[in-house]
Amino acid sequence: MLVARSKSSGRWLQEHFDDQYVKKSRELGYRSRASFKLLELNEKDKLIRPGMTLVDLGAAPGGWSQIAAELVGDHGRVVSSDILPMDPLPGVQFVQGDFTEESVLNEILQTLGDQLADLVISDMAPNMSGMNAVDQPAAMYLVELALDMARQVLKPGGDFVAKVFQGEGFDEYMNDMRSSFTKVYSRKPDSSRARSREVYLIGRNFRP
Ligand SMILES: C[S@@+](CC[C@H](N)C(=O)[O-])C[C@H]1O[C@@H](n2cnc3c(N)ncnc32)[C@H](O)[C@@H]1O
Repeated sequence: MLVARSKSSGRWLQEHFDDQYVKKSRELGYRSRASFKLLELNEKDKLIRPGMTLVDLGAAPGGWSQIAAELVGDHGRVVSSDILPMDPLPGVQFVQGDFTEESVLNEILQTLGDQLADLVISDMAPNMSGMNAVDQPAAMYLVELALDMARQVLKPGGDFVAKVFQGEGFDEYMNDMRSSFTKVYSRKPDSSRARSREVYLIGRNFRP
C-alpha cells in the first residue's frame, strides 16, 4: 500500500535524521533532542542546582525531566506532567493529564504537597495544525496557565522558564511576567531550530 506523505513531512523526517542533536541525544541516551535546549539554558543561566524542587510541564517523553532529575540530585525533587504518558524516570514523580483541566493542576499541587518549588519549567506546546490563527492562541493559553501555576507554587526568589512562540500575545505575556519577576529575558538556544518561532522566556527572582 502506498502511504501518502506530504512534502513538508518528508522534509521534517529528513531534517530530523540529519539533525546533529537527534544523533547526539541517541548517543548519550537522552529521551529527546529537547534535552539540549535545557542543557544550554542551564549552562548560560545556572537555573538548576542540587536539592531543588522543580516542576516540569509538558514533560513527555522526558528529555527535560531526565536532565532536571540528574541536576537536582538525590536531595532534590522533580514533579513532571504531560497529557501523554511518560515512561518512569528515577527521581521523577509524574502526573498524566491535560493541563487545561483543573483536576490535573490540583493533582500536581497535591503531589507537591506542602513544598513550594524553586523552579517551574514549561516546554508545553499544543499539536500544531499549521494554521497560525489556531496554533498561536492555543500555545499562548498553555503558557498563560503555566505562569498562573508558577505564581501559585514558586518560592519567593524562585525562577520560571517557558517556551513561548513569537507572535500575537507574546509582548503582553512578557509584560505580564515582568509584574511577577525582577528580571525577564528571552533565550534562543542553538539547539532550537532557527526557523521555529519558539523562544524561551526566563523570569528570575519571583516576587509574590
Ligand atoms: C516539545 S514537547 C516537550 C518535550 C519535553 N520537554 C522533553 O524534553 O522531552 C511538548 C509537550 O507538551 C505536551 N502538551 C501539549 N498540550 C498539553 C496539555 N494540554 N497538557 C499537558 N501537556 C501538553 C505535549 O504532549 C508534548 O509532550
